[in-house]
Amino acid sequence: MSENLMPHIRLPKDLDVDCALLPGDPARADAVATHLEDAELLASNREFRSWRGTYKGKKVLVTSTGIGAASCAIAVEELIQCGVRNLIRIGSCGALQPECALGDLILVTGAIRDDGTSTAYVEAQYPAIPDFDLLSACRESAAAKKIPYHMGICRSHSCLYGERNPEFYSYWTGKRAVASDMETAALFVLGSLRGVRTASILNVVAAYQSSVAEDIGKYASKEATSMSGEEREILTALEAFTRIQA
Ligand SMILES: O=P(O)(O)O[C@H]1O[C@H](CO)[C@@H](O)[C@H]1O
Ligand SMILES: O=c1cc[nH]c(=O)[nH]1
Repeated sequence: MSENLMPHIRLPKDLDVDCALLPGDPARADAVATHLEDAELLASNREFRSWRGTYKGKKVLVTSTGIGAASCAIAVEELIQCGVRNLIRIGSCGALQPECALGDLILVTGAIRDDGTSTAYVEAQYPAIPDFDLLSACRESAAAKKIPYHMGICRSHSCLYGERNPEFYSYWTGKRAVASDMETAALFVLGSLRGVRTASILNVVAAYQSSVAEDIGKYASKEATSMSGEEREILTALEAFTRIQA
């Protein structure tokens, strides 16, 4: 039996779902499941927790990817082997511009590859970009729901507690990046390399020039504004899947 399951996500190759939401946090996968009909917990191994269910008649999967690009890439590679072809990250991020308020969504148009994983796949010149149609579907969904969103560049890094982070943040603010996360760049690069559609929606949980660790702590304590951003990104991504051609 176990030979038929992926080694990390513990899902079978004949999964029969082509759309997946990718939160970092396993608890966020559980939150997605509350929006699905016939939600079925398929697997929970390490940081990878997966539910399958139906949203407005569309079969969807949610798999948490953990923290960082390395574990995200493992999940994405294995999901692709299971037949998934449309992947939307529903993540959290820090704001790099003052107009990006807590609970607003960032629809990522491209990512700065400051992670280690994506460069292990391909040279840094290779762009980290989402699929145009999937990103457009996310934008239409957010607009239809009147959800506050910003479109722009995200910087994906691999070191949340680095001493030089304030310096890096202000550098990328000066280059007009709007958000900071850890997984989007690797997701986008893998999408292009493997020929699958990817997009990334980020919920602002750390305010511009705030103490990032303190604000992430408030989100972990279920602070209301961050939780409403989480709900917004879940609904935006689910609605986007109902708008795309399979
Ligand atoms: O909330 P998730 O989706 O995990 O995303 C962000 O939160 C984690 C850091 O707190 C990193 O994974 C970062 O990218
Ligand atoms: O600034 C932030 C906030 C959340 N997650 C990140 O990766 N960076």
